[in-house]
Amino acid sequence: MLVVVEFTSARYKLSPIARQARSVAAMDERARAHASEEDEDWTPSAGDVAQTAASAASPLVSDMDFEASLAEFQELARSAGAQIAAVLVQRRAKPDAATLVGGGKLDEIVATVASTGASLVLFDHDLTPSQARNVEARLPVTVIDRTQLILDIFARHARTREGMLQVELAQLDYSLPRLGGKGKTMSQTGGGIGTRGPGETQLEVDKRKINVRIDRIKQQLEAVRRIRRQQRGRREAVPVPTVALVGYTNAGKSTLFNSLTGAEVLASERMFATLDPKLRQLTLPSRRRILVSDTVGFIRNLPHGLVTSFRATLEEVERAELLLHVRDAASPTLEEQRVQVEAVLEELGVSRKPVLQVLNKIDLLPPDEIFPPDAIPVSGMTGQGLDALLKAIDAALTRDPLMEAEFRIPQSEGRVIASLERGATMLQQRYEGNLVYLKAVGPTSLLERYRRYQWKGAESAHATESDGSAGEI
Ligand SMILES: Nc1nc2c(ncn2[C@@H]2O[C@H](COP(=O)(O)OP(=O)(O)OP(=O)(O)O)[C@@H](O)[C@H]2O)c(=O)[nH]1
Ligand SMILES: [Mg+2]
Repeated sequence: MLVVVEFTSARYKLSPIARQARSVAAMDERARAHASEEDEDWTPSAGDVAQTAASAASPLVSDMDFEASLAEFQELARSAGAQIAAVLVQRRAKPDAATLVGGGKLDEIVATVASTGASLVLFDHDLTPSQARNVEARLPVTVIDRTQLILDIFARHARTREGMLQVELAQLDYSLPRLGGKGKTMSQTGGGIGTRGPGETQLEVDKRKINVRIDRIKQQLEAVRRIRRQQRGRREAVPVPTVALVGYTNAGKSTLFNSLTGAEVLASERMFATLDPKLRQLTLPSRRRILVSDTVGFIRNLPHGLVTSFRATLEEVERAELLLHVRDAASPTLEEQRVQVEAVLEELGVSRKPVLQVLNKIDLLPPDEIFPPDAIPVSGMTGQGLDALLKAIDAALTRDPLMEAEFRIPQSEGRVIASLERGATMLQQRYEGNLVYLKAVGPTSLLERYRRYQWKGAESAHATESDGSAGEI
């Protein structure tokens, strides 16, 4: 499938690193001349704007409904600020080894770029380094594949230092084997066997520079992570369970996070709005406190390197006691998205964690819609269903499950009473002489701490109430 995307330069700029990688990777003599004429770093200029995208119908895409897949890719392109000038589609049993799309289709791309004045060609598929070189050789404009587009979106959305370093690392990793296509051509013009052409020399210099940069980034990342581990160590001294929101990009995780925690995290119709983990404290109906974390969204064919480089960001997911899989109930690709998210969770090694299925955006559905019994329907936008969601979180936290207990505590033990009032929900509370009678629901760890004041377990609560023996100890 192929999309020709037109960009207005005012809104679309490749991130600096993508530009740098490109200017190193893809410049032959012609391109260098072209670039220096107009704009040093190949940023599309006003009249000279566009981009294209393509993908052969390979097994990678065939498992998603074709229309939905195409629509999603266009959404991604728009998230990067692109305007789509044309969409070209190719279906093939097998990708062409040299150019991904067939020769006829490539001619068509060349003609479309010429007729639309597009300045970029975007492929909804990854190009091997040699495919990228071959396709670029035929086109006067920049060619970007699916991974590069996603990396570019990531680059513009990263906010923390760690996020930025991670994206840059992923971009450099991806661009390294893609360097030097044109350099190879140049070295051939440079002469016979054993001679080193000017292009190749430049290429070696470029590769060395990038390798040096990669090492620097890795060191910096390590330093950032060390600090974060220390902070976490401090946090874990007081064990508060973490609940992580996971899900497909645009499912509404940040919106839900905001309405659950009263935070102001950026929620946006742009894909991959959230890249850096956000943590907020939340008190559940049981008074139990938890940390909720909002995370980066997943997407079909998330570039493999990205998953690994975002491992650290996704550490919150790994550490979480419970996952909330937030799903866009109004999406036509609801089921496909679930499969993709579960695949990423598998890759992160967290597929065994307890998960609550949260069907979000129910405000967009008819009111009589029927949901599967294990799903929790909510709307992060309107707040519908949030109470039920909080209760479900309470019930699902198994490390320190909720229990019910009755207490008789001397009034002089004000500290114990206060601690129970803070950490548990009071069902009943009354004075009995110099004792305080409490019936409470709360985390086992808290209620068991005051076991010596417990009177009878929750199981017998009904029996004791009906046989009127509440006054006995
Ligand atoms: N109608 C409706 N729209 C919602 C709801 N929740 C989120 N949205 C919209 O869906 C879009 C995506 O919301 P986000 O909260 O940014 O989604 P996200 O899952 O955090 O996305 P990424 O961070 O990009 O992975 C925004 O335009 C929201 O306004 C909802 O309950 N109902
Ligand atoms: Mg988000």
